[in-house]
Amino acid sequence: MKTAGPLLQGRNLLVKRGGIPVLDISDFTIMKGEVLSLIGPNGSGKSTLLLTLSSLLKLYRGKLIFNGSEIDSRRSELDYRRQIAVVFQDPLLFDTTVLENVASGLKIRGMEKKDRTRIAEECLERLGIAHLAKRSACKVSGGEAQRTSIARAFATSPTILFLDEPFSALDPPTREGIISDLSRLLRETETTAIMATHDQMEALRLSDRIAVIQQGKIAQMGSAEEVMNHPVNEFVAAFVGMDTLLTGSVLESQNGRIMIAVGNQKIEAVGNFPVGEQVLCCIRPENVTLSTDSPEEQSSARNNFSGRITRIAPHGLFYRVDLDCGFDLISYITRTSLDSLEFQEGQTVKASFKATAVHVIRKSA
Ligand SMILES: Nc1ncnc2c1ncn2[C@@H]1O[C@H](COP(=O)(O)OP(=O)(O)OP(=O)(O)O)[C@@H](O)[C@H]1O
Repeated sequence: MKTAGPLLQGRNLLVKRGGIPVLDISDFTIMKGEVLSLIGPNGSGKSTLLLTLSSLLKLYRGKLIFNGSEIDSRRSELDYRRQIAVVFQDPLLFDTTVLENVASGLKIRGMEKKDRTRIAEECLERLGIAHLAKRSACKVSGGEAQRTSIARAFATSPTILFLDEPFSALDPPTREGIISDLSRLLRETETTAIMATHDQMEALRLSDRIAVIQQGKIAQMGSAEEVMNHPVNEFVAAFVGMDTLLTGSVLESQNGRIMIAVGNQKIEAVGNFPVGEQVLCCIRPENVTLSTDSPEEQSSARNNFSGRITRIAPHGLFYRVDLDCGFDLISYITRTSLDSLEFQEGQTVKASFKATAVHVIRKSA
């Protein structure tokens, strides 16, 4: 991530849609060269924030500061819009050739035909669609149309690229190819980008930082590692896949190690919380290991429990195994592991996880 200073800042932003406040953000900053993803549930305000930052939605209150200057007049807004590009889920292509679509932004900016054709051809090449240059944009596939849309955005060398759910309508292999090319292009051109997405994997692949949006506010903004492994509250923890969330009370606290009472069980974790503090233990399912063997003999993890399997269900490429260990614990295992361990619902197994795998949040947070 480049840290060449703030590029776009939002202060005290309030946006209403249909007369109702849907966005309320006191402070937002993206640095030059940074790639930021906005994630959050449906209706949380990701698109609204993206449209607001790209000045396509009016502010009810607050201000946007671009490169140190406030966008506070029609002139500064137009100047800002000339420096940004927006890619939507629906590519919205003109009924002309792919090449002319990619060159269209440069034409609007008054660039001569020879120059804009050269730049558009370069962009088509970089997006792997040079062979489509003369094809009608109405006769390309969804993936090719989105590549055209991204090439059109890059052709104008935007200072900030905004992407609103750019891959949602694409099948997984097509999406994978475009994400890979976009990621490379963003790094090569050092373009600052903000992307709204439903897909946390997309966010992890492309971003320097991730902002989690909750009911029109930024619940947390940080590196992928911070957000995924150190969520600030229960909402973020649940949203980023900390499937096990356990309320407990700190029993012992010494030298950065804590023992937490959860029901009749004790969980060891890392942290500095006073004895008696009510906390939430968050555990990612992929950090819970299951076995049929005695964990005392086999596992170096500090937390070892016997648990009865209450449910086994497919979960993407994995199987989700729900356990009753005196508290509810969730683990993901592969099909191969499930087959070789021959787990069945109702069976008692051993579950292990490290003290460092338990993220602890103050309950009131
Ligand atoms: N054109 C509109 N008129 C009125 N309200 C709107 C409009 N568009 C969105 N909203 C409301 O604004 C809030 C935020 O919506 P927004 O589309 O920004 O959320 P989102 O996180 O992008 O959702 P999704 O993931 O479903 O696209 C929601 O309450 C939504 O109902």
